[in-house]
Amino acid sequence: MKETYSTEIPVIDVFIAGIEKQRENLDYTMSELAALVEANNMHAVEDIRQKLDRPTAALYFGKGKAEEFKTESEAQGVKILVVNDELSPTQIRNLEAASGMEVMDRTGLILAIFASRAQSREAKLQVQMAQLQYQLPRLRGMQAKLDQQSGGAGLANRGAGETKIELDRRVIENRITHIKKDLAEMDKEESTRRKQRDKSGIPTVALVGYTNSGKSTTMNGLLRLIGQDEDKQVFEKNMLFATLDTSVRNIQFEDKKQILLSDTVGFVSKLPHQLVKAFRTTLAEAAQADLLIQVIDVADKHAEEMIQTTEETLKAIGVENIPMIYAYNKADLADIAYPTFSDDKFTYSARDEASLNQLVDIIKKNVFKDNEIMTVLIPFDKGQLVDLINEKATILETTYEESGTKLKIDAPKIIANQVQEYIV
Ligand SMILES: Nc1nc2c(ncn2[C@@H]2O[C@H](COP(=O)(O)OP(=O)(O)OP(=O)(O)O)[C@@H](O)[C@H]2O)c(=O)[nH]1
Ligand SMILES: [Mg+2]
Repeated sequence: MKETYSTEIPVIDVFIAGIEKQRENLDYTMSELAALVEANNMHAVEDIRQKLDRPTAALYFGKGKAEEFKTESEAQGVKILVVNDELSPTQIRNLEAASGMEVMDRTGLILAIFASRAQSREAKLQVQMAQLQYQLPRLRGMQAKLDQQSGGAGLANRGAGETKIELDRRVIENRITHIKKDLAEMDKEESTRRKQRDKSGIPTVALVGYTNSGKSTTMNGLLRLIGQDEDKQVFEKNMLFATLDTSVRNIQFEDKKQILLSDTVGFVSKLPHQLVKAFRTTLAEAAQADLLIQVIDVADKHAEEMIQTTEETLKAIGVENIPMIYAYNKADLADIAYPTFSDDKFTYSARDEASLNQLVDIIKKNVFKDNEIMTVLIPFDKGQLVDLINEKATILETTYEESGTKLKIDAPKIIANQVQEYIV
């Protein structure tokens, strides 16, 4: 599925700002922030940074910096400040007062992008849940802002405001409970489907990696290669978080071997914990895989940091100890030779057929490496074994003999073990 619509929403100018903390690569996270801002139909006209050991409790930035925001905002007529971190409700409130700007933090921004991208019912509910959980501790701040806007009802109305906050809190909590129930329902259906897939014994391969690295394009390329219908294609587009749902597709190669290939949501650094939690089941798809293909945009100058971000995120969602291939994509944009493969590093372009053919080989060598080719003679009264072989192995030849069915098979180890005594 290629992009089917274009959005013509006016672009809003903003400032982006961050502090130089220890152990954080600020150049990388600020360039991410600039891209996130673009993804939300905004444009960063200025990138303002401050050296600080740690954020201040009151303002996040130092006092002088907040004044600088105010001066710059007035001079340039820019009204929104996007900060490279999740801020506390107090910090947001104080920073807004000190800078005279509307403050959006990194979490709020990522949530807004996810909300605008969500298409399926599940993704919509997951994003809503994350947004409500983000709002819950921030109700007081929002109320204060409303009071201000309505002409400073101020202290006199404090009591009414408090009651309103309590009411809102209850509404939000109720909504969260409802969404949780709906999502749990969907979870059950999904895990039933997953169990069925497990039972089928077909190996699963998951495409994982940084957002916009080319996971969906790789999936579509492989589907095209095996001649799958156009309607099996997934959505690919040059934008952050194009994919918010997990799609699983059955891929049957020419030799009849099959895999299940999944494409899922991409990562970015400091992915909000509310989102990680809400998208737990979507992300968990990778945890069940027999092989991970980490797709990397090799043409991006931050490729190394993106790999690190991906590994940290995988760890955070409990995906560990699964064999992984590092798939350096978009080599066509990076002026390096492709396709090439050595150790666990594959350099390729998802738009290149030779690359995709080689990727198929790599996948097959990995997931079917324990397979054995054998010829067995199954007695007629062991029909259930033939069924098992049919289901979980590839039959290369069939002949019927007097004493039973003779099969040449390409079988995974567990099946090979079960038919050991019938080898001829
Ligand atoms: N030139 C070039 N462009 C590519 C290649 N692979 C993907 N792209 C482009 O990169 C953009 C992002 O591709 P997607 O496949 O949507 O990326 P994704 O990893 O699925 O991204 P999310 O779903 O947002 O996480 C699209 O515009 C693709 O056409 C490639 O090998 N070469
Ligand atoms: Mg995608």
